[in-house]
Amino acid sequence: MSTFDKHDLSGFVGKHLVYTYDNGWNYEIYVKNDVTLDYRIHSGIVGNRWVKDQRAYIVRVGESIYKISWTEPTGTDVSLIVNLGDKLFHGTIFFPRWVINNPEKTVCFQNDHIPLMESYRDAGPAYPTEVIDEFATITFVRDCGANNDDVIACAANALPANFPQNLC
Ligand SMILES: C=Cc1ccc(O)c(OC)c1
Repeated sequence: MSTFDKHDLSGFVGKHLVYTYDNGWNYEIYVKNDVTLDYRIHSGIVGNRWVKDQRAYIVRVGESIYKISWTEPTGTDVSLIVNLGDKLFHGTIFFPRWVINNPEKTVCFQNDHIPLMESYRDAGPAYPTEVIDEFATITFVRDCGANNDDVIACAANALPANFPQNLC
């Protein structure tokens, strides 16, 4: 029996987070609503890729611990643990082989290229999958409310140099 309501995502929806994986990759996510996220990748093999309105499964698994899972039009699968209380984050990314071979094909504003991404996914190769399993440190958190389309609205390379300090 838990002391929290596992169906209550109100402590998570609207959160805007910036985090750095232990392998150095810098990512940003906005929890748009109970079933949707926007994200932007600052660095790593697919730096400058960005995505809006990704459908996801979002669940609460602790007082301030949430899990987000989804599958992308590229065939990449992702599952994230966001532990807000400890500012601790863990991500597992399952990359199809074609993304590892040609990561640059996915670097874009994906929403403008969904059928292309699906055609790459279907062409493969999918296997062997590359699993990236990394902890991350949350470096920035704020509340932006639900369904705010201004939070993630450009690529990382179009942000001001003082990002995210310019947001505080
Ligand atoms: C592949 C996408 C992807 C991978 C890891 C992440 O932390 C993420 O956050 C939005 C997205």
